[in-house]
Amino acid sequence: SESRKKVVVFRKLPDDLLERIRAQHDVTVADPRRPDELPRFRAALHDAQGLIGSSFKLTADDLASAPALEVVSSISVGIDNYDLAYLKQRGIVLCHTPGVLTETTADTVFALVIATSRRLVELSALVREGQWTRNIGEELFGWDVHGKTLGVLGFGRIGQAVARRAALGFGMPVLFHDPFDVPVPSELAGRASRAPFEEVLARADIVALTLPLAEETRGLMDADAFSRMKQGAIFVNGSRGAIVQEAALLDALDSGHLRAAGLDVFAVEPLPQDSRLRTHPKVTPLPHIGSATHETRRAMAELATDNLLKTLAGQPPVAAFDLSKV
Ligand SMILES: O=C(O)C(=O)[C@@H](O)[C@H](O)[C@H](O)CO
Repeated sequence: SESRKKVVVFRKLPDDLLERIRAQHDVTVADPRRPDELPRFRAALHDAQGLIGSSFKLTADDLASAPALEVVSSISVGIDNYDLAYLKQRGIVLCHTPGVLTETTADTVFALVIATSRRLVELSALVREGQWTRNIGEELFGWDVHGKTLGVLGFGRIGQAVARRAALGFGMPVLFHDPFDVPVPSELAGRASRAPFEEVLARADIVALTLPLAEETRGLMDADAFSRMKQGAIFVNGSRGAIVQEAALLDALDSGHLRAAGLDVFAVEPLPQDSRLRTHPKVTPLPHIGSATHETRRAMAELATDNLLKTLAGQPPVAAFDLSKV
């Protein structure tokens, strides 16, 4: 019937959600990250009205080759893979999955704070490799997390959830910086205080990055920013790699100015084999698992499917990204 539209699924969806879409629309499943599927993806764009997926940079050229496109439904909260200005100009709706991944991603960020400070990955590897032959000496001691001052850069949903874990669970004073005038949630009153970017860097023992990637934040963590951090501070990135100038981070680790870094995201993902961040003894790397739990990826796929089907039916989606600010 004429209400059946053309949909391209460019990231694996649970079968039952794929069936839900297939029940209403004509579906092409093609993952453009796979060289053998890229041509089929590109061909399907030509008459696509809806796209649903993630982890692929959709350029203006890609979108221009989809003249009938009405909606892009991203299975992510981050929208840095999409050309916002072009989407806005074409009047294409961009949907994403905020909220459903907040607590899981905050767990990941805080897990990195603890794993990096207590050197969990390194010391667990030591046991695995049969190197635990005597009591651990102070050269392998970690550093306390409880009571330390946490600096949170980006006080949105995920930043606030990290601050809650720190302040309410670990007795950590929290300093935060956010470009927007975000109110302090009542449960963090007196425990989390706003401060200028430079002051958060200068006063925090541990700095956690939970800012979205945008033109204003790309490369924000440069040599100057790292030099402003406390001697022996720890840096954790749970948002996007491109916010960090990785060469400057490596210099700050090599010089000993920074004690350690916990990284779930990188400028290039998957992390290239020859990246020094992969093997650096002071780095705890993770493969972008911020939201990677069964429960949360299911919730993200469900929300993205709802967003797609509602928009294609001419109804307001649950979570559209506000392009009016672009
Ligand atoms: O939601 C985001 O912005 C994320 O970074 C993760 O939750 C996604 O899994 C990732 O984007 C998928 O590529």
